Order: sequence, then C-alpha cells, then structure tokens
Amino acid sequence: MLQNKTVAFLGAGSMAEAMISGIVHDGKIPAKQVIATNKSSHDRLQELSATYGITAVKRDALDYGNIDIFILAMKPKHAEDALSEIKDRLRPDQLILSVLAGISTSFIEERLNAGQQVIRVMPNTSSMIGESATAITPGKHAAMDKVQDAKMLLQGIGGVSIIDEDKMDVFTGIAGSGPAYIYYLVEHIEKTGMAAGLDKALAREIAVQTIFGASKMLMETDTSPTDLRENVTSPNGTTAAGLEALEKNGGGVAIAEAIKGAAERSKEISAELQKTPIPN
Ligand SMILES: NC(=O)C1=CN([C@@H]2O[C@H](COP(=O)(O)OP(=O)(O)OC[C@H]3O[C@@H](n4cnc5c(N)ncnc54)[C@H](O)[C@@H]3O)[C@@H](O)[C@H]2O)C=CC1
Ligand SMILES: O=C(O)[C@@H]1CCC=N1
Repeated sequence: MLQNKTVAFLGAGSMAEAMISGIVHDGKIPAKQVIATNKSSHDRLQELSATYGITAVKRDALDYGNIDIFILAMKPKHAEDALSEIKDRLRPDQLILSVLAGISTSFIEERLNAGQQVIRVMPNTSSMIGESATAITPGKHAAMDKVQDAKMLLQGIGGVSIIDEDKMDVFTGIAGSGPAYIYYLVEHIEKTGMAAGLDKALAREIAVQTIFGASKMLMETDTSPTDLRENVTSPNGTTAAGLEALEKNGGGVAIAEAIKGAAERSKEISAELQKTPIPN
C-alpha cells in the first residue's frame, strides 16, 4: 500500500517536477507525503510546494528516518556526491529509485551500503500528465514487494515496463529522450506550415491533432504501423510523394540515428562515471 508511504525527491528539476505532478494527480500518495529537496534553491522548492501541495524541505533538514522511497533526480554528474551524502543515513529497508540516465544499478549499489535496495527507472517528461512510457530495472537486492511498490507508484505517471538493464540505453534513446524528437517534429511542421501561409496557432493545432490521432490509431486499433501507413498512401498520390521525399532526405535513417545517438550517450555517461574510484 502506498497510501502511508513517504517519497522524497533528491533533486527538484524538470524531471522531478514532471513526476511530482503525475504522482500528485494520481493521488495514491497524499501530496504532503511527497517531499522535494534540491541542492540550493529554496525558491524552487517553495514554487513546487505551492503548485502541487507537496512538502518542501531544505537538504540539511531532511528527516531521512521517515522516508520510505528516495528518488534520485539530480544530474548524473552529481550522483557520486549525492550517494556519498546519503549512504550512511539510509536503512536497508529504504528503497532507492534512480531516474539518472546512464547510471547503472551496480554503480549506485557499489556506492551505498551492502544490500541497499535500488531500482533504476527511466521515465519521460510526459509524467507531468500521467502519460510517461517508463521502464524499470530492479537492482540485485530489490525485494519483490519493493518492485511492486515502485511499479504502483510509477503507474501513476504512465505505463511501466520491467526490462533487463542492458536494454536501458536503447529505452532511454526511444522513450526517455523521445518526447524531444516529437517536439522537434512539431517545430518543423509548424515552421513549414507558416512558410506556406498558415497561421502559427493553426499550424500547431493541426500538427498536434495529427500526431495525437495517429497515436490513438496505433493504440486503439490492432493494425500495424506499416498497414496504417499504407492505408494513407494512395498510388501516385500526395502521401507517396511525401514519403518519397522523407526517404530521399534520410527520414528513416535520421530517426534511427537519433535513437542510437541518445543510447550511445547513455552508455558514455556510464563509462565516464565508472572511471571514478569508489569512495571508501
Ligand atoms: N529531463 C528529462 O526529460 C529526463 C531526465 N532524466 C534524468 O533526470 C535527472 C534530472 O534531470 P533534470 O530534472 O532534467 O535536471 P535539472 O538540472 O533540471 O535538475 C537537477 C536537480 O538536482 C538537484 N541536485 C543536484 N545535486 C543534488 C544533491 N546532491 N541532492 C539533492 N538535489 C541535488 C539540483 O539542485 C536540481 O534541482 C537526470 O539525471 C536525467 O538523466 C531521466 C529521464 C528524462
Ligand atoms: O537528456 C537527458 O540526458 C535526459 C535523459 C533522458 C531525457 N533527458
């Protein structure tokens, strides 16, 4: 049961805010039992508290003993310092969720006390409205009931899949970073529509509705993306011409390369940070 649990976000940036919004709107945990802390900006914490009704706590005032689930939500480069800060304040029954891109469960486990329960999570910013595609990978010591708690909590921000850790990089490339590709697509549709004389608001509206409609078709019909695409494409028609231009200009390759580039960066972050020796 999550209702009596307390969740603390260590980090109060855009990802933490998106998750806080989703969790609070989901309502499985009362807002007051969601705590946010960050490195230094108390104004930012106050802003989150005012917007979502959560509890804002300065880092040095955090009552570690009363927290069930910690969510690591700082940048990966700050992980090392954050872990050494919390290491000796944790009990073995407290669960650590990490949303840090490229940071493995073993990296975290090695920097905390033996047996600490860790789950790696990759959400995306659509958590804000409960529509994230989230993956989780339990660490070595995460008990089944903790995995269930994490799953239930994260279902409040969208769909959750349990995956093997070696798939986290590509998952990050597709779903963690993915919203940015869609926003980029909309930016380009909007610009092209405007260049052809469409009003900016209308250009955006039709771009968004078209993406939404296509997403809903994929979700609600049993039809494959290939069949759906072919249904739009009349021989020698407008779509065939559009798709030909997309292909000729490397559309498919660009999508694949975006995913691979992000996944590669996730691996690199991991490799860069693994080089630092584990503090005693
Ligand atoms: N932004 C996104 O779309 C996604 C981000 N992530 C991951 O989420 C994490 C956070 O990303 P953003 O929110 O975009 O970053 P951000 O830069 O907006 O926020 C980072 C926060 O961490 C705080 N912080 C730094 N060191 C700390 C410490 N020792 N203790 C407590 N708080 C500390 C900062 O004060 C700040 O509030 C990153 O590791 C990123 O890989 C994961 C999935 C998607
Ligand atoms: O850009 C990043 O590194 C983070 C992780 C996934 C999405 N944003």
